[in-house]
Amino acid sequence: MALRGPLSRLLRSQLGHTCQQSRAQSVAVLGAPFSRGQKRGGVEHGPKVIRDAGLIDRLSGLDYSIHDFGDLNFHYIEKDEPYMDVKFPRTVGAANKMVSGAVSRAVGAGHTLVMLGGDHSLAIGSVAGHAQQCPDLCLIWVDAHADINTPMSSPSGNLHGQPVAFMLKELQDKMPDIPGFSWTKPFLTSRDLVYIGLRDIDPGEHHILKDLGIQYFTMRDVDRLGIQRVMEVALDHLLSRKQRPIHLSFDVDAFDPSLAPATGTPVNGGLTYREGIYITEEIHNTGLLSVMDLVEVNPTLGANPEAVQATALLAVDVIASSLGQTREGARASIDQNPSVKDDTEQLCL
Ligand SMILES: NC(=[NH2+])NCCC[C@H](N)C(=O)O
Repeated sequence: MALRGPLSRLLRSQLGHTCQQSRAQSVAVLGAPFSRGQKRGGVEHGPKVIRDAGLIDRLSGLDYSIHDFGDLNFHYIEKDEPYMDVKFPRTVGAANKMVSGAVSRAVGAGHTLVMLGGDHSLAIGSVAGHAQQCPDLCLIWVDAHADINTPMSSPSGNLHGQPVAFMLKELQDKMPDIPGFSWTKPFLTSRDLVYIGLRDIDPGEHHILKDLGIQYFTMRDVDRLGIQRVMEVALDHLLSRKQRPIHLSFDVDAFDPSLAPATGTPVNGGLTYREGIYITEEIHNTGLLSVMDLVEVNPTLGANPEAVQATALLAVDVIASSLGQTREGARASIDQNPSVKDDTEQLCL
């Protein structure tokens, strides 16, 4: 069983992992306003609505020094013809190259990094940049979708459904040379990755997941096992052999659409609020979170301003709890409050 919580943090500080050492005190926030990994406009406004929902204030309350790096400035390449069926390959490739450089520099400078998307194609650059600094990282992908289509298996041609295929060494011979992506080579093995929350897997993706023996937890698995057991198995799978940096790539569509309606590819039957937050609390408790992405908040797709605000606030909650915000204090005082305990006992009778 992997070590977690204060003990793992103590061990880690004693072992002095270079990728993590000075990380705990400093959090950097990087906006990536980008939408060409899919066809719906609006997801490029994700960083703004997440900031407007109070992200920086919330993180400042958590005892870090916060460095807001602002937003990257992406260029949309003209006449970016599809390659095979892949849409906007050069634009997505160039944006991810820029993300990769920025993430690598931030991690190299000792920050824990939060990347605000933008669509999920941006994880190609985010995880690649992280891997440049921390080649032994592991990846936790929380999402309704596996995003592991190759250009051949993709039903849509959208690159936000394909980022993981760019990362995996085992898929290298299935990936054509897509224009815009010559800067990156696969850097992860299928053992370094766990999915949580899946419920919309394309046939080609299912084949890849099974073929490579990737550890994944669908929503049905969450139903059967409970989120506590899912996290135990997931973290054990990634960390039992060695403690190493975690990259969390969190797509807001992992949540049920009733909680996160403002997103481009919602799928019914998603995570509850507590299930999603429990995932992030457990990741925080490892002491190993190094980079996280929060992607696919699209303010133009909410039915009304309240729906957009709810989705953005949820994104803030996910980020804050990944970085240690907790309601434990409130719970501890309930546990210690004898009158509450008495009530509970009476209710049991
Ligand atoms: N990051 C996302 N929202 N991905 C949705 C992907 C949908 C579909 N599987 C596709 O490949 O097009």
